[in-house]
Amino acid sequence: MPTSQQDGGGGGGERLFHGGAGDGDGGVASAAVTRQVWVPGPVIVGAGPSGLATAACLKARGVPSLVLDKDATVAASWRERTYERLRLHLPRGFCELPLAPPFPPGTPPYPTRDQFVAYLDAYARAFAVEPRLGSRVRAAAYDAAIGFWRVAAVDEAGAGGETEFLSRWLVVATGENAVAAWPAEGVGAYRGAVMHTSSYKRGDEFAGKKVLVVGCGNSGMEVSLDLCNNGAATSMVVRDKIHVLPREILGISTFGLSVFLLKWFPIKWVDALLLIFSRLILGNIEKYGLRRPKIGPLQIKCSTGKTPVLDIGALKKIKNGEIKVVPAIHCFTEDGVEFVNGCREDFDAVIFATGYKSNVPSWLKEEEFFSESDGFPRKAFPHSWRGKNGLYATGFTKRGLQGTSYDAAMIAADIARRWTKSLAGPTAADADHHDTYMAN
Ligand SMILES: Cc1cc2nc3c(=O)[nH]c(=O)nc-3n(C[C@H](O)[C@H](O)[C@H](O)COP(=O)(O)OP(=O)(O)OC[C@H]3O[C@@H](n4cnc5c(N)ncnc54)[C@H](O)[C@@H]3O)c2cc1C
Ligand SMILES: NC(=O)C1=CN([C@@H]2O[C@H](COP(=O)(O)OP(=O)(O)OC[C@H]3O[C@@H](n4cnc5c(N)ncnc54)[C@H](OP(=O)(O)O)[C@@H]3O)[C@@H](O)[C@H]2O)C=CC1
Ligand SMILES: O=C(O)C(=O)Cc1c[nH]c2ccccc12
Repeated sequence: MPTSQQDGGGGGGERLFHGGAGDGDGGVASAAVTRQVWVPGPVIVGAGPSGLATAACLKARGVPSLVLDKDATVAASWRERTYERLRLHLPRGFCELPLAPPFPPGTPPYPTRDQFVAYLDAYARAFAVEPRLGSRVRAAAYDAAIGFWRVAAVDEAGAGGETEFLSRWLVVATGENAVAAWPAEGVGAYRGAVMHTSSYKRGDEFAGKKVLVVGCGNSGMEVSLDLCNNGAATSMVVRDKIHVLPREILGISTFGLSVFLLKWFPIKWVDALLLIFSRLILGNIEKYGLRRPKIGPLQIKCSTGKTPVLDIGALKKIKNGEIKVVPAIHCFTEDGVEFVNGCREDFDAVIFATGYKSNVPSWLKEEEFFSESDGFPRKAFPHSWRGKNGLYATGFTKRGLQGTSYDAAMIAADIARRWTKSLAGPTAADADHHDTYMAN
């Protein structure tokens, strides 16, 4: 598949490094390897907002890159794994990617999924980022003997052959939401329909059905609302304490207001203010089974990454009883569930809104920078973007698209410095300096 990187003399030129499978210490090649390709610039794994933003920032600094994605389009998480009526829940200004013009005139304050996808398509076009699509990275490891990352990608679009890319830099951009998280217990003998919110598209197929939504983060709340608007009898499992905030306070986005206030006041004060406003706007939500944590919403977001619910209408349905709040599930029965309070209820379908996981441990053979337990960088924002030996991570800050923009800018600046040096030709002194620099 021709790419602009090849055309432009950048990453991914189909230049055979040498024949046969890699055999270095850090080798990731399998018997199925058909060829090896040397990539002059970084290899970026993932063509979502994080991968695209990093490729664009690199390009702006004159560094070519090769973006790989397992799916057939850019921004596949948004295109394929979100529901139709989804809108960004942060105002558009907080969801723009670096170096790009704002959303086109006429875009609403909270763009729809399709508008965001169109924005990402236009962004990729504007920076001529043409990822190699249908390329699933199966394994990647640093080969210390040659100082290169070996990245083995399965060609899912073609006959299933494998290419091993060799690059000095590896940027992990596979995201915080790479795979659906399901409860380990499973659904036992339950015979009804089961899905995860990442496969949920629209509510009309559930009209007239009894549906149980498991989980009450932003996905659980929004899918419950959508189901309800489509005539499904909806129950939502709330097993723990949660913060629900109005999406807007006095016509200003709650997120924007928080960002502004945090410039002036400590986070505890801002949280206290948000909770006062939430109480005035939403009332006492504890009455409806939504108990608030003792710690404030922004403090929780900062320390754990758990996003407060930004309410777009589910709370009204909870208050009027159209969405029923139910406790944690004790076990599944053939036709429904038994809750921890001993009550049993039948459901036609169960939708798990139980969140997502990183998939990094399944393919990256590295455990110093990335934790093998959760697949996130061990260091938190603002230090989560750079590891050792030319390894980088973008989009793992738990700070949404703003975190992505920060990472992209930092990574591009760092690689551009090394790129300029590498054009001058590596020397032993450079290698020493490289190690020292990385250790800082
Ligand atoms: C429903 C939803 C709504 C959100 N709304 C907002 C919002 O309003 N504002 C905000 O700031 N943030 C929001 N976020 C958070 C975050 O901004 C998005 O999840 C965003 O898509 C993250 O971008 P990303 O590029 O890091 O990850 P993704 O968009 O998930 O992109 C990762 C890419 O990596 C590819 N990939 C994964 N594994 C491999 C592999 N092994 N080989 C090759 N390719 C691979 C995937 O196919 C995918 O294309 C939302 C998240 C979700 C789930
Ligand atoms: N419009 C938008 O922009 C939207 C944005 N998003 C974003 O996408 C990201 C992912 O959100 P989401 O998919 O909601 O995932 P989250 O991880 O935020 O929420 C998962 C929820 O599932 C609950 N849960 C997990 N396991 C179980 C279980 N076994 N039984 C009962 N409950 C369970 C969790 O409860 P507990 O706390 O007890 O573990 C939590 O409430 C977030 O950043 C979110 O803000 C999502 C939807 C829409
Ligand atoms: O959509 C998300 O989950 C985000 O991560 C966006 C986001 C970053 N910081 C926040 C604080 C409160 C609510 C949402 C976010």
